[in-house]
Parts: sequence; structure tokens; C-alpha cells
Amino acid sequence: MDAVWILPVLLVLPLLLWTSSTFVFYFKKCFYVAYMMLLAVIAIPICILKSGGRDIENMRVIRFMVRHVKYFLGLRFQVSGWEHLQTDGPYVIISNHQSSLDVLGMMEVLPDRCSTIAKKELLWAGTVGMICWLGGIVFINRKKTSDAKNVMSDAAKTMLADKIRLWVFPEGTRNQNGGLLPFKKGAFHLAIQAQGLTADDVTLLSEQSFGIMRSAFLEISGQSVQSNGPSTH
Ligand SMILES: CCCCCC/C=C\CCCCCCCCCC(=O)SCCNC(=O)CCNC(=O)[C@H](O)C(C)(C)COP(=O)(O)OP(=O)(O)OC[C@H]1O[C@@H](n2cnc3c(N)ncnc32)[C@H](O)[C@@H]1OP(=O)(O)O
Ligand SMILES: CCCCCCCC/C=C\CCCCCCCC(=O)OC[C@@H](O)COP(=O)(O)O
Repeated sequence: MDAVWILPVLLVLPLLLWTSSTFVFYFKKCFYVAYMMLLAVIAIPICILKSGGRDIENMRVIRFMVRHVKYFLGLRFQVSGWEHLQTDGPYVIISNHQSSLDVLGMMEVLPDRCSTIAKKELLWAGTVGMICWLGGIVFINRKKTSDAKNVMSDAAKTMLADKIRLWVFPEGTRNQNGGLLPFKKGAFHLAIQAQGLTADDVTLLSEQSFGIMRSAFLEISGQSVQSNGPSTH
């Protein structure tokens, strides 16, 4: 008898999913967070057994385990230029950052031996935080930028010594305003070290990258034909 409330829920749930795109949006959002948490629960022991702890090789496990999530959310990716990432040695990848779903796109193209820079708050996101730590993600404190710069300088040394790649979101935060925020400079300080350039090159590199990303972003946004509900996610 206690379970009698389940019946209306089972009836109302499909009805809401069928009739309300807003409900579908929030339902998918909750599912995404819960499912990623669950995937991380499975991935944590695998990574520990495979690599013994924090290791960039764990990103292969994470990449493999995350790639199917798009199907549950009705997302598909179109990738072009992937071959440019298939070069030896360290490099920096930059991308714009609109939502936590960007992780799915990231896992679609993430090269081997590539980790990312993230805000330190993510470390406390339960099992997701733990898997991020195991994957070698570099955590920065955005409120203490001198600390963040030191952490990124250390990351640059590791990047060169261990030939790893780093993915940076140079806007420094999520942005859904239909354009790009001005770029922070950290990614370009990393890149000059990977490419043998000097600090004098940072501004030009940053401006050129911003211009290229902005035109690509506007071009792709112009092709968008479908909206899935509320714009914030
Ligand atoms: C298996 C299942 C698992 C399922 C779950 C898990 C799934 C996947 C897990 C993996 C994926 C996780 C993905 C996580 C994504 C998270 C993304 C984020 O968290 S985005 C937020 C954090 N990122 C950033 O903030 C971007 C990096 N930030 C920077 O680069 C910034 O530059 C800075 C923080 C280093 C400094 O910022 P700030 O001081 O505010 O501003 P600037 O304009 O950039 O710099 C001011 C001056 O300082 C100079 N500068 C900057 N960096 C350096 C440096 N490294 N060395 C020397 N000098 C530096 C800069 O040039 C400026 O000086 P100027 O004279 O004006 O040139
Ligand atoms: C103890 C429970 C804590 C629950 C926290 C839930 C954490 C989210 C869980 C699953 C989502 C899938 C993993 C995606 C990770 C992406 C993180 C992300 O996109 O962080 C935002 C950060 O880039 C910029 O932050 P702000 O826009 O500045 O803010």
C-alpha cells in the first residue's frame, strides 16, 4: 500500500516527458549529473587498478567510458580537423566553454596523454571530482591568480618533460552569451613553452586564436537549427 504513490508518478512522468520540453531539459540535466557520478564510481577502481593512482593514462579510461553518454541525451558530434591533433609531442588545445556538456565534446576528440585545467571546486564534486584527480587534471584556484599562475607554470614543466598535452578553456568560465569572453592568458603562456616561443608572443597568439575561434564559433552557431529548451545548462 505504501507504494501506491508510484502509480501516479509512473503515469505523470511519461506525460511530462511527452508534453513539456522544459521538463525534458531538466530531466536530462539531472540524469546527466547522476549518470556521470555513477560512471565515475565504476571508473575509479578501474583507474586505480590500472595505473595505481593519479596518472594521465587514466584519461583513456574516462574517454572510453564517457563516449556513449551522448546517445542518452540525444546529442551527436560532427568532428573535422581531428587529424591535426595526431602529432607527436606536447601542445595546448583551447576551446570555448558553454556548459558542463562540453565534457562530452571534449571526450569525442581528446588525444592520448591529454588532460585539462579546471577550477579547484570541481575536486569536491563527489566521485566526479575524484575521477578528475585520477585523470591528472590540473586544478587552479581562480581567486588566487598568482597561485594559479604558479600551478600553470609547474604544469608547463610537466607538459614538456612528460610530453603531455593540455586542454584549456581560455574564457576561464562558462559563457552562454552567444559570443566569446575575452581570453585569459594562461593557455598561451603554456603554448609558448610547448612551441619554443617567447613571452612577447603571448598577446599576438592570444589575439589570433581569439579571432579564429570567434569566426568558427559564429559560423557554427549560424548553422544551429534546433533548440532543446532553456538556454542555460
Ligand atoms: C568515467 C566517468 C567520469 C565522468 C565524469 C568526469 C568526466 C570527465 C572528466 C574530465 C573532464 C573535466 C573537464 C573539466 C572542465 C573544467 C573547466 C574549468 O574549470 S574552466 C575554469 C578554469 N580554467 C581557467 O580558468 C582557464 C585557465 N586560466 C588562465 O589561464 C588564467 O590566465 C589564470 C587563472 C592563470 C590567470 O588569470 P587572470 O589573472 O584572471 O587573468 P589573465 O589576464 O590571464 O592574466 C593576468 C596577467 O598575468 C599573466 N599571466 C597569466 N598566466 C601566466 C603564466 N602562466 N605565467 C606568466 N604570466 C601569466 C598574463 O599575461 C597577464 O599579464 P599581462 O601583462 O596582461 O599580459
Ligand atoms: C557532492 C556532490 C556534488 C555534486 C556536483 C555535481 C558535479 C557535476 C557532475 C557531473 C557533471 C559531469 C562532469 C562535468 C564536469 C564539467 C565541469 C564544468 O563544466 O565546470 C564548470 C567550470 O568549467 C567553469 O565553472 P563556472 O562556469 O565558472 O562556474
